[in-house]
Amino acid sequence: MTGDRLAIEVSRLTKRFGDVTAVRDLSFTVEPGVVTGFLGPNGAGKTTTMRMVTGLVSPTSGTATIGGQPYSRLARPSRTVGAVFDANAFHPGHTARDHLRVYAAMGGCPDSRVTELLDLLGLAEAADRRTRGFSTGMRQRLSLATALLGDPRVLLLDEPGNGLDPEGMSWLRGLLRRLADQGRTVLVSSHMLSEIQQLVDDVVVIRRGELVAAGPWSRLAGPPAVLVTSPDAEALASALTAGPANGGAVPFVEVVGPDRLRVHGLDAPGVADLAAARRLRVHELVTESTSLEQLFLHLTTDEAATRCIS
Ligand SMILES: Nc1ncnc2c1ncn2[C@@H]1O[C@H](COP(=O)(O)OP(=O)(O)OP(=O)(O)O)[C@@H](O)[C@H]1O
Repeated sequence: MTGDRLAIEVSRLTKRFGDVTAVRDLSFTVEPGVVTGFLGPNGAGKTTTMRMVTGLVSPTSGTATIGGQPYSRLARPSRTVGAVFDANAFHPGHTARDHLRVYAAMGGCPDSRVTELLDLLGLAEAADRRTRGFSTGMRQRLSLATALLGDPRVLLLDEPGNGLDPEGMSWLRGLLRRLADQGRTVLVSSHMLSEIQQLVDDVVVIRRGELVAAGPWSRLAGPPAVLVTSPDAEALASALTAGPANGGAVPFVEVVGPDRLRVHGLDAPGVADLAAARRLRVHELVTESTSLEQLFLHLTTDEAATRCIS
């Protein structure tokens, strides 16, 4: 770890644009030293929240602080926070190096930092090409380089994976991991769920401006579930939820079809043993780990598509 460790604290944050409440009474913490994913469907309020954290939008009520201070009171904001909201904010006639030099001069960074970042972001070969010819991936890299100029302890990145190919995503994962390992606070918004799953340690999930879930991804995802196919599904569901066979907690059972159950809280051998003890037939047992996509759909859909028994 190097330098300060600065958490982002969002507390009871609300933003209304006329009749639209973009963010409603939202509270969460983003810890340093980990990569946090900020997830939500389109229009959920992610960008508005990140803009409030960086002082670009003023809240209707509530607070957002970085290391205990609102953005407007930070002594050296560009050295503390780096943010990317638009990966197209370049003058098309400028080269990547020109672009970074302009921002370096504004932030009081030496030219050597520009060269360092062009190398770090894999842009050394494209450094003297005009940005009008840049691919989406190159634009993402140049935006990230701009955000990193002041060597900030806190990074807020709005959809940094947009337009990156698998190799670009793998590179982004490595970069964000290194930045977090240096004790930086890294908040990354996305709707690219399958990709962000590989990227993040913690998640904050919002829907319609409100918090749905927050915490370490491993805790939210929970232990694997077991998908059971059985012609005796109904009897098996009753047996599973009648009481713990082994003195443990009562499993939670979802009925996902006439002959299919998803069992949470009991592993595959436990389900098989119980079925055998009750002479119930089991045709298939599949252990499935919860993907972030399933969790996200579950958390952001009004009504679960399945009937639940507990
Ligand atoms: N300046 C504005 N004026 C009016 N409404 C706005 C403004 N900015 C955002 N909104 C509205 O606030 C809501 C939240 O928008 P926001 O861009 O924060 O969501 P988001 O989660 O970032 O969405 P996306 O994933 O589509 O980028 C939307 O209904 C949007 O139309």
